Amino acid sequence: MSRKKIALVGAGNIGGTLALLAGLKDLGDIVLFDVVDGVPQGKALDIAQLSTVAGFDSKLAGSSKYTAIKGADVVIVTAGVARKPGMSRDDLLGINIKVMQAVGEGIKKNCPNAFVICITNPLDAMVWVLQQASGLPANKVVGMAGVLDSARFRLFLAEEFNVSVEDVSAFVLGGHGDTMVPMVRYSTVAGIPLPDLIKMGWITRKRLNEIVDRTRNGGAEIVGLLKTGSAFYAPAASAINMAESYLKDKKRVLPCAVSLNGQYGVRGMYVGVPVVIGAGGAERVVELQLNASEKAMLNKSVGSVKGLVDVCKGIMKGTPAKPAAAKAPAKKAPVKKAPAKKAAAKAPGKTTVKKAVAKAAAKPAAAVKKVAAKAATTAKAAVKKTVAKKPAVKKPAAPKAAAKPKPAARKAPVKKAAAKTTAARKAPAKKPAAPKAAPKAAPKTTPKKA
Ligand SMILES: NC(=O)C1=CN([C@@H]2O[C@H](COP(=O)(O)OP(=O)(O)OC[C@H]3O[C@@H](n4cnc5c(N)ncnc54)[C@H](O)[C@@H]3O)[C@@H](O)[C@H]2O)C=CC1
Ligand SMILES: O=C([O-])CC(=O)C(=O)O
Repeated sequence: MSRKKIALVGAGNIGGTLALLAGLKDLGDIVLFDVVDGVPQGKALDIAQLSTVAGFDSKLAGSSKYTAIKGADVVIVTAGVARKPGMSRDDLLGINIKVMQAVGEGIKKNCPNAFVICITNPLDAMVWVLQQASGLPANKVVGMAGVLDSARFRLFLAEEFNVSVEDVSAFVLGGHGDTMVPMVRYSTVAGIPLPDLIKMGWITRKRLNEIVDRTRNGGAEIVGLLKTGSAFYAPAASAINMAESYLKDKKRVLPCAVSLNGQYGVRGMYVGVPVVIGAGGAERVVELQLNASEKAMLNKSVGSVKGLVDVCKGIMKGTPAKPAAAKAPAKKAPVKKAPAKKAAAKAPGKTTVKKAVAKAAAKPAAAVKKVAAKAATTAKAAVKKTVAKKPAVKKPAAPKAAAKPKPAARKAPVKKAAAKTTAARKAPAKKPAAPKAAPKAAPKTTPKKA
């Protein structure tokens, strides 16, 4: 029996962690793909060297050519950009939609039988674009968010009750944004539902509401702390759970973004719901009986996802849509003090794409409407030329220091390619090349608490 092949599209923070976890679990052979040449190769080599210490036999490879993902059984997509303080996930749409279209094409050509897990944000809209662009059956393309959001909810509850995380189970439904719906009635400690625990005096309703809010803002809380990007360990572990359930046909019931076909009153859109993940992909949606308030919360969340999907449809048709969700601005990750802004403006990885992303945030992108406007100009003006086409990311220009190595460096048996890798890490352009019309300033947003 041949080993399974796992392709990781995007070799950034989550991509690298995915490779490590997939290796440690010996899920199969792993290929990292990224448009920044050198990074996937470097991470693959590093983890391959770790395999001898950790004791696993996965083969690792890195590439910036799509042919490397040929025949993959599972593809996990993290390609694109992540948010920084002052941005909402929705601000990423204009850049990441182009990335999803390019990645979808790559998957269609090279591994049309794969099970695809999308992680790129804004998740529910991006997984929809990826499915459309790849042309894969909807049951073979899913989004990761619910496992992560539920994991956060479980952790906060376990800490509150001072019990093992193993004995806390929790579900979060809906889109991966601030309107997500942590399902209090279906969340339990050792099988005891949270409403019963309120009656038993373990927790007050007020305190539980605070935990629900913290869960909804779980991503923003980490962005506010990291300042340079978003969470990556827990997101990677969550996607690995999904991949493992598919590869081993475990049939785990996991909250994932799946394409609904009438369930929960939704059709043709990706929304987070519990689903059985097995060898058939997303095999069966679990349709919970919701009460009136849960239904209202889910409908609100579905409305926000629909607004973003409409924006995507407009961009894909070349006619940016008037989004339905314009009145529900997505919350932004908190900006703490000035240094956060400076970091965004001066970060060594600052590239034209980052400028484009910053531009999205610089405008008061409080409403999806503005995301649409920005996305349309960005997409047409430049990203189309760069991200969507073959060198979706320009190879980073080697800084002078790398071009003229110091004598000590010259002595080292460093191959050209290795020098490139080093350059790639140091170069100011790690991300896809992007529009010249970049913003002058870092995001002008009102600081908000997570
Ligand atoms: N769904 C969820 O629950 C979560 C989603 N995310 C999202 O995941 C995405 C990735 O996050 P990180 O790994 O932290 O970001 P990162 O910036 O560390 O890595 C992204 C990688 O994508 C690469 N890339 C850009 N354009 C590409 C293209 N056209 N083809 C292939 N690779 C390309 C970049 O070179 C970079 O290495 C972000 O959009 C982030 O918002 C992050 C956490 C949780
Ligand atoms: O918050 C972000 O930008 C990343 C993300 O989706 C999460 O950690 O939940």
